[in-house]
Amino acid sequence: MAVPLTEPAFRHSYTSKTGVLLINLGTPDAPTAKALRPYLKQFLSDQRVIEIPKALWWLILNGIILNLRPRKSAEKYASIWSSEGSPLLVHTRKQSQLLADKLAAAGLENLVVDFAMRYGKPSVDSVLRRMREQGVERLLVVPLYPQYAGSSVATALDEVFRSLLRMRNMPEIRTVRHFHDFPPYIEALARQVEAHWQANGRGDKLLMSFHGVPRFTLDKGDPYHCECLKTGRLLAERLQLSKEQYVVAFQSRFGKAEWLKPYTADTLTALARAGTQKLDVMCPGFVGDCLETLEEIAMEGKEIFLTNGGGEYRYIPCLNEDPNWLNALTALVRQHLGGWITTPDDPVLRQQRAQDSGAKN
Ligand SMILES: C=CC1=C(C)c2cc3[nH]c(cc4nc(cc5[nH]c(cc1n2)c(C)c5CCC(=O)O)C(CCC(=O)O)=C4C)c(C)c3C=C
Ligand SMILES: [Fe+2]
Ligand SMILES: [Fe+2]
Repeated sequence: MAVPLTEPAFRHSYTSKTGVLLINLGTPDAPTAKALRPYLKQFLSDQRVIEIPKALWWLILNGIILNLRPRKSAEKYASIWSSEGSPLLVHTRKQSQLLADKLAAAGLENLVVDFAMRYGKPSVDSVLRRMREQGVERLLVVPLYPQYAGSSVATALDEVFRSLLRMRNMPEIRTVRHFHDFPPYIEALARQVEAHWQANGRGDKLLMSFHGVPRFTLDKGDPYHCECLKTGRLLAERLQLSKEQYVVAFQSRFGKAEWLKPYTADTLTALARAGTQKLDVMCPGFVGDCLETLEEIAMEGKEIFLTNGGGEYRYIPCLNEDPNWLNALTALVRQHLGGWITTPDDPVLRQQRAQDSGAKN
């Protein structure tokens, strides 16, 4: 099928600009069933997320899920919504602004930094078009997920490519695939844990809870499980934790199929029953707090742990606007921009200027 080309609103500029586009998952517009319905419909109609035959899933989604889940999920969102809005949107917006400030402070010129959401608003297509209007000719896309999964990173990139598919005059493009073992990211996580220990004392154990995915995706070759385990191992090594002092588990199971194990809820129950007195809990796979960390882990997880006889439950917030994380994100972006963008004191430019002035003399 031919894809109709829509004319790009591209303003030619003699100083070509480079864009950095952060992409996160997205969130409903409001914590209401009415706002949850279109958000969940878009999210759960994504075949990278739900990999069962389309016709069967259409019946289940429209017949059951979209009738029941919006109300239940809206209640959960209402419990974490802030005066500024949904935490996921609030943190992503702030991260984007802080990254722009840091890149500008580092002297990188002609850069446009923006963010978009895979589901909901602002859409990837609308932000990409705006960036083209601003004269962006080269684009670096950074999905805000440290670990690669088909259902997170790949679908975010699909959405970028879908938008480019309809542009007559498309930008040059680079993508970040993952940063699960990027040393500055591991360092930022470690310092977040150390700051928590400094303020509250060390726990008996550190639980690292990652978002789950269906088990069959691992069997089919999705590297997500391995990348989560690697992040966990690198963080534990940096914190000098023995295998007995930390545990990796997977949360947010959706549907009846088997997901990655161990499940966070089962792990919390087992740790509580085993008499764990002080449990530290973090979610290294989310760079900003959101429904899955604030409601499912900080609230529901705590209840599971306490009702099964556990002692103190200490949730460690995500990286959010932490300066070490912003340094890591800036370093990640700079590494991927390599060669695309220069500062006035770039050695190659300096040499060029020297040659030019030599030629004039
Ligand atoms: C960290 C990466 C994520 C992966 C991988 C992921 C896979 C995945 N998710 C669902 C279903 C739902 N996830 C929901 C919320 C949600 N998921 C992530 C991240 C990943 N999901 C985030 C950051 C959030 C929070 C969004 C927010 O607004 O704060 C939801 C919506 C809420 C609900 O109704 O429970 C669903 C549904 C599947 C099926 C899946 C992999 C197959
Ligand atoms: Fe999810
Ligand atoms: Fe959840």
